[in-house]
Amino acid sequence: MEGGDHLAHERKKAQFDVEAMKIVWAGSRHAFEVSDRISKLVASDPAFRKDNRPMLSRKELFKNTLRKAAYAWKRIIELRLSEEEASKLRFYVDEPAFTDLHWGMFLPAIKGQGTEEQQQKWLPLAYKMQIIGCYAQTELGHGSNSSKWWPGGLGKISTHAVVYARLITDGQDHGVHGFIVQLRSLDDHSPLPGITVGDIGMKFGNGAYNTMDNGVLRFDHVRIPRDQMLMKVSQVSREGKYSQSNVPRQLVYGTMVFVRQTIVADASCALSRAVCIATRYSAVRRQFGSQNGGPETQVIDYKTQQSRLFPLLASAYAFRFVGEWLKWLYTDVTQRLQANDFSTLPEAHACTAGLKSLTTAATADGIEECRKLCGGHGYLCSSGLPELFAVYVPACTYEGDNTVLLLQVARFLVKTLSQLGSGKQPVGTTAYMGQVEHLMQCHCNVQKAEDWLKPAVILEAFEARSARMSVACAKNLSKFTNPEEGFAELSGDLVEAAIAHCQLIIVSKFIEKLQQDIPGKGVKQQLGVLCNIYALFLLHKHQGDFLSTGCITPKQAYLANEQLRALYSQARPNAIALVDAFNYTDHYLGSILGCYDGNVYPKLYEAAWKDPLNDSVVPDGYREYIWPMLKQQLRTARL
Ligand SMILES: CCCCCCCCCCCCCCCCCCCCCCCCCC(=O)SCCNC(=O)CCNC(=O)[C@H](O)C(C)(C)COP(=O)(O)OP(=O)(O)OC[C@H]1O[C@@H](n2cnc3c(N)ncnc32)[C@H](O)[C@@H]1OP(=O)(O)O
Ligand SMILES: Cc1cc2nc3c(=O)[nH]c(=O)nc-3n(C[C@H](O)[C@H](O)[C@H](O)COP(=O)(O)OP(=O)(O)OC[C@H]3O[C@@H](n4cnc5c(N)ncnc54)[C@H](O)[C@@H]3O)c2cc1C
Repeated sequence: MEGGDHLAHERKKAQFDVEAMKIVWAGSRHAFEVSDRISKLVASDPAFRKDNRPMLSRKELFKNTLRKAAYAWKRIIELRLSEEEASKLRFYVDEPAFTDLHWGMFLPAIKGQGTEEQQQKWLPLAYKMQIIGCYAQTELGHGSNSSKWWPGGLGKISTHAVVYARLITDGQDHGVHGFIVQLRSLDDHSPLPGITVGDIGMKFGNGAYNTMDNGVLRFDHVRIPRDQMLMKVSQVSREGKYSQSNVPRQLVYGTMVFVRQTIVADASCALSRAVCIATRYSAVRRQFGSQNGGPETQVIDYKTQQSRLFPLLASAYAFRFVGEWLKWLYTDVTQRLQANDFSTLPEAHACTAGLKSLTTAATADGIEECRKLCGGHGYLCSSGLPELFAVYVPACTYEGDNTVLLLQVARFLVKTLSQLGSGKQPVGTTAYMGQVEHLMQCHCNVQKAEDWLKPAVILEAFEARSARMSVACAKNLSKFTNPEEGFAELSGDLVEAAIAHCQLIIVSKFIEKLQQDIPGKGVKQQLGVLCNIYALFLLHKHQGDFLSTGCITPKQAYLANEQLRALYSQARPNAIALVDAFNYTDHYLGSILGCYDGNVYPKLYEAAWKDPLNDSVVPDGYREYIWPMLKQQLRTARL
């Protein structure tokens, strides 16, 4: 069966308008059109080829990335792309590069922490890429006095960095501040005097994140002009006097709030990509289960396959919508900060940190699950999944280790609870804590499986679980005379409470999305199915929490699982259309298993022959090593 659309019969089963769903996924018709146009532009340009990445040596790979970055920049200028279009171009080129840190962290750090004057001086240079910057925060060892280690773009390319270091004036330590430091000559790219800089070495996986020059940096008596300290939050005068503006010190960490928000949006992209591959392949693949000599069963029809795949499909949509909301929250907090209203910064920090942690962890695990869902072929580089996994997993570590971030959320929750006593009403994502008395004693009234489809029932169960877990932590903490000792001792429980709170946010934002007007035949209904799958899957997975806190009974847990199975059956006919709605090109997916037409086997066969090992029938090394061995054995056998 060659050519044609091998998934056409699956596409016909869809019970909703796929084109309308594409717009919901993209966020708006405009966003869809931009994304669609740019994805095709990238896919049709051979300069953006990426299928050879796993085969290249580090040096070839890196040079190739530099070529692509320069070419991409040239196209951006030639085509006069807007910032939105350029971001989409970067997204579809699908290759981590120094440009990410330049645009994603160096520029935002100057915008967020630089004075007007500093912004006027540095931003135009950075926008035109006349300087290239990175973000140097992490150290090789602990403290802020050894060597910088890890910053992307630092190793080989950046001319400048925003370096985070302790500010000491008159012997007094004022804590960590950001400084713009020139690292390399703008003429011959050599490091400036006193600066040692280089790449930290090969990272996990072939291709993958090795396109990035993560670097090491040491300073030896390097002087920088005073006005290169980022001075929005605090200043040093010509006379060396330190002063602080009337803004919270935490603004120094503002770049992280911005980037974590983008990482949540990226999680939905990486997960949806893996899910698209696994779903299409699961519909193509037939294995066992033939009845009366008919065709074997498509593996997507096995309930076990569905119970592993569909929660990931639902998670991809859930992360998409929570990412959209987080972008709104970030825009809101930025506007408030500009008007000197800092009241929502702690919540924005807790939400970005917690959701970054949850979505990246689930996405990393989800990509690996998708590899397993594709059986043996998932392990081939041509499935696209090994490289996707290798490039994605550091998201659990960078921009803050996921556990460390959950501890930040836990601190925020404990603080919110402790302020209830003083009459301060929690708002935003912690508003439910205002009903803590009700949530501590409410009973779930689910009596039959379908009762679990009611949004109010789901929300109350998640709110009660989260509130009860946080309150239990707060009670246990109060038994310690030293709060920090208590926090350290109970950190495992605190992390679980933070997870419960963040899961509630994701579920509630999905439910809120469904309350909006969503056009398109059957679109809202399908999203409703996915929302319920997401919530009930979490409830099933964490039923220990729900049962031990007394939020639901064992019978209700059983009914939730029964409802979940029914939802999988509802999702099944729509599965292919739901991944088509991501509108990914075959170039972006980079996967034979996930190709749009489902013509997997001939393509796998063809790709195998393109492997360099198959360039010759007899491989290099055979004559040198194997042939003499065989000869030796023959001689021995004859003896
Ligand atoms: C080839 C193609 C080319 C195409 C070309 C196209 C060209 C054109 C294309 C154009 C397109 C552009 C594309 C762009 C792509 C972008 C992609 C981006 C990629 C990014 C990749 C990411 C890379 C990764 C980068 C990194 O990895 S960068 C390093 C990040 N490092 C961390 O993340 C450390 C974690 N640790 C903490 O975050 C700790 O928090 C710590 C802050 C240390 C403090 O720690 P400590 O001093 O101990 O203080 P605490 O006690 O913790 O906090 C004390 C008090 O402050 C509070 N508070 C702590 N935080 C914060 C905070 N944020 N905000 C607010 N408050 C905070 C806390 O609530 C507490 O409040 P209170 O309770 O007092 O009220
Ligand atoms: C691919 C990649 C790109 C990166 N890019 C950049 C960049 O551009 N710029 C930059 O500055 N940095 C960058 N980083 C560094 C990154 O931000 C750090 O690795 C990350 O913040 C984690 O810090 P760490 O490595 O010091 O881990 P550690 O803090 O040493 O964590 C090690 C372990 O200790 C645990 N742990 C640590 N502290 C606590 C605590 N308080 N309580 C409980 N457990 C704890 C963690 O959970 C973890 O299990 C990058 C890292 C990677 C992998």
